[in-house]
Amino acid sequence: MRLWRDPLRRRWVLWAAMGTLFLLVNANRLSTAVLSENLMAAFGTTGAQLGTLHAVFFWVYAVMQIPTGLLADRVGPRLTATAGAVVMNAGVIWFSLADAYLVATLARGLIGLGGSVIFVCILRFCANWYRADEFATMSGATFAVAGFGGVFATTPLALSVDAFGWRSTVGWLGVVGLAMAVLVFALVRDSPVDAGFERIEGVPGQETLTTAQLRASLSAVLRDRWLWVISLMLFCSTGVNLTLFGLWGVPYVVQTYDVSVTYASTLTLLGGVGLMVGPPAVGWLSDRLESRVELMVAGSACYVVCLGLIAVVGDPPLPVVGAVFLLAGVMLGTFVLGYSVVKERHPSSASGISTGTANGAAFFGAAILPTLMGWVLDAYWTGELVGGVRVYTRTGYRIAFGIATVAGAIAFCCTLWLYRRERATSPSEESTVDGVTGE
Ligand SMILES: N[C@@H](Cc1c[nH]cn1)C(=O)NCC(=O)O
Repeated sequence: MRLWRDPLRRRWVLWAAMGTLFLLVNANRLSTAVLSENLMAAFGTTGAQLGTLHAVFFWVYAVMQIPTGLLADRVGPRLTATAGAVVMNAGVIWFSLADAYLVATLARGLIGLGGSVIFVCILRFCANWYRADEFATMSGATFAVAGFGGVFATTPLALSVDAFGWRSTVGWLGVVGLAMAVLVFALVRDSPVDAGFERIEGVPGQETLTTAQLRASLSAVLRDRWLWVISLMLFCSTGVNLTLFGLWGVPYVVQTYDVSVTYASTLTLLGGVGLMVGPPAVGWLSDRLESRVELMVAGSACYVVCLGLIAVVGDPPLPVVGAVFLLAGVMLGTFVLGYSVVKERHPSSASGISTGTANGAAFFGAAILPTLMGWVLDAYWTGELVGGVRVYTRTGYRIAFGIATVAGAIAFCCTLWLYRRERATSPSEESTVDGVTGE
């Protein structure tokens, strides 16, 4: 079978197998929106407790990103991703059986712990199997998988919960995930050489780093100012998007326009569609044009205008809100190029550490911004309750979108800083950090 014998084809099969695990990570992390009423009923939680149950995934996920990068570079993506998938899906099954809030919270933490390694392992796998000028396309395609997972966590999940109940649905997701972990272990190899092929032309050789080299790489990554600026940019952009599509987007639409939750979730679903289209398209374009930072500047400017529109107007026509959600997903594709930039600034054999560090910052944003916006909404709450649910004010939502706009503006300033630095740096210095040339 050519698909299996040709390394240029086999890598797609392996990427798809790992991608399925990532789809499940995304389905699980965003499932709390659809499951919220079931969880509140099952564990008798308040809104704040539900928020904690949701956020514990992101805190564990964020903290784990640097260790994940070290593991991906040292142990390799195959073993790290397999172990992560086993832990995550054991957590999913445990969550489906939980009989108390504390147990459910611990189980969700376990889901975050296992799930946290998958994305960086896929990027590490791509660094081993794809050329540097294919990396932005592949990281964009991996983000698109996240979009599929996000879409799965909306209407399809809701239909399944209606038909089979939330515990059976979640439990079966865990069983499927465990089967995928076995498949990834059986199929995936860390590099073409490990799979019995020659090195793929143009893909740098991947030595395994010693502990001293790991420490030196981590220290070089943490001293790289570009890495910190890109991390701040990802903190803001990923934080805003996951807050919008994972938590506050639906209540904003429901309460501002007096529409049903199902209707509102189709609008946030547009954000997932944007994520499926934008990152792979922008990544492909960036690899073709050999341009990263220029696209980031243009995309982030558009992102700020979109968010600012809702902050200023408050209740623009619903199709405009849908377009803003779609564009916020599409424009995330330009921020994703930050992963390619950090990878290119450090040796390929340390790409897990560099991309993992940036991804950690992105998920601290996803853990902190929902709470920040929640505080603002609570501060402007008038005490109105409908069916036990807090109804927030238009001013509260406008200020929350104002925070999102400021976060977008900070991300835009980061891209301007990168642009100016790139202009000011000669090409030979550009790809060098501490004298180590990135491939
Ligand atoms: N797709 C992003 C997360 C995101 C942002 N907006 C909606 N989803 C992603 O995949 N980030 C990397 C990761 O580790 O999950």
